[in-house]
Amino acid sequence: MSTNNNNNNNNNKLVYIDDHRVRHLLDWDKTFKAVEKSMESVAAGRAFQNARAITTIPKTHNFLYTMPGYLNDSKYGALGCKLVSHFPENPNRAKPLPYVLANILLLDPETSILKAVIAGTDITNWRTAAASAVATKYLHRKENNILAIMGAGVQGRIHAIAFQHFFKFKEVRIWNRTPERAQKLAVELNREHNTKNLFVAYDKAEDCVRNADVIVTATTGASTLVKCEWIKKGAHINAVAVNPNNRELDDATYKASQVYIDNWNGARSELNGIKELGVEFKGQIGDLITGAIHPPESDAITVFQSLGMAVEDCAMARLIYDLHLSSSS
Ligand SMILES: NC(=O)C1=CN([C@@H]2O[C@H](COP(=O)(O)OP(=O)(O)OC[C@H]3O[C@@H](n4cnc5c(N)ncnc54)[C@H](O)[C@@H]3O)[C@@H](O)[C@H]2O)C=CC1
Ligand SMILES: O=C(O)C1=NCCCC1
Repeated sequence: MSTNNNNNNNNNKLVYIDDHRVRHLLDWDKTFKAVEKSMESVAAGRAFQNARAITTIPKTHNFLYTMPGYLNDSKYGALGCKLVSHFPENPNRAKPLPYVLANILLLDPETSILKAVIAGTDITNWRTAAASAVATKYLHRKENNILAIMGAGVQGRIHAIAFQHFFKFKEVRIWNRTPERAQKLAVELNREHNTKNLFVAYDKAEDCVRNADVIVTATTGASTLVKCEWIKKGAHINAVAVNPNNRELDDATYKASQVYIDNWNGARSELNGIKELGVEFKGQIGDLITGAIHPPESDAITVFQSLGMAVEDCAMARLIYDLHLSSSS
């Protein structure tokens, strides 16, 4: 990139950074900072993105999201576009593929020349969990004893890992519609973390949610998973699923909570179902970071309704591109 980039890469050389290389370069603390900066930039007027375009493929009803954005920042600044698909049948194929697959195009912000094509699936997973962690940092400034994760898929797994890295919960509960899958994930995570009972599978959604300090909902279904009467006073919920028919939280939860978003353009386009309940969004997470809005009262139930932002992907693409060049030259 010509903007504040000290590497000596040939300016016109197109780089491809594959999944394997991206995975090698990803780092939780760097991801957190890139996502926090992009959220702050949205609130400060240094990030530019429209609501994403959603192309529906007839018959299958699969989606392709097109997510262009521009972030004006000395360290994370980038012009880019993510192409990300939503193919619900992918995990059920004979040779399973992820439900969400992504690639990111990174352009030179001064000339628009294509600089890199970057495998974006892991970036999407990591930055989504990091966005929930940033929201939790600003909305839940209290004890983090119990984390409840609803959904043992890709997002459930990566949230469990990220939240343990950042917050060190005493118990991480996992619920899944098929209990065996929650059980399997808990066993794997305990093995990976060298722990015995830190990650615990729960068969009943209610038992998983009751008394939890922080809750993450990350399924692909359209059924209500969390009821308001189960939620502890002062708890924080990261609602990660993006699905127009999504009802992971019941209506009473939205009505009883202070609900925050990542960006207004996306919310106006994709969150009308929540607005129709009469819920007014309190603001963007970036507004809490800049201090434009005040944090909620400590006994309020808070919801971060995550959509995912193009400028998070731009910041991450710039980070990975710079790390790639600096460690391969
Ligand atoms: N906010 C954001 O930035 C992003 C959001 N997402 C969203 O995260 C969600 C999860 O995605 P992945 O983990 O990649 O999918 P996945 O396919 O890996 O996992 C989905 C999970 O949902 C469960 N599930 C399916 N139908 C269900 C139902 N009716 N009731 C309860 N559970 C059900 C499955 O058992 C599975 O554990 C999706 O809605 C996706 O759109 C994904 C990427 C970014
Ligand atoms: O922000 C993203 O990336 C995604 N959001 C919704 C679902 C697919 C990926």
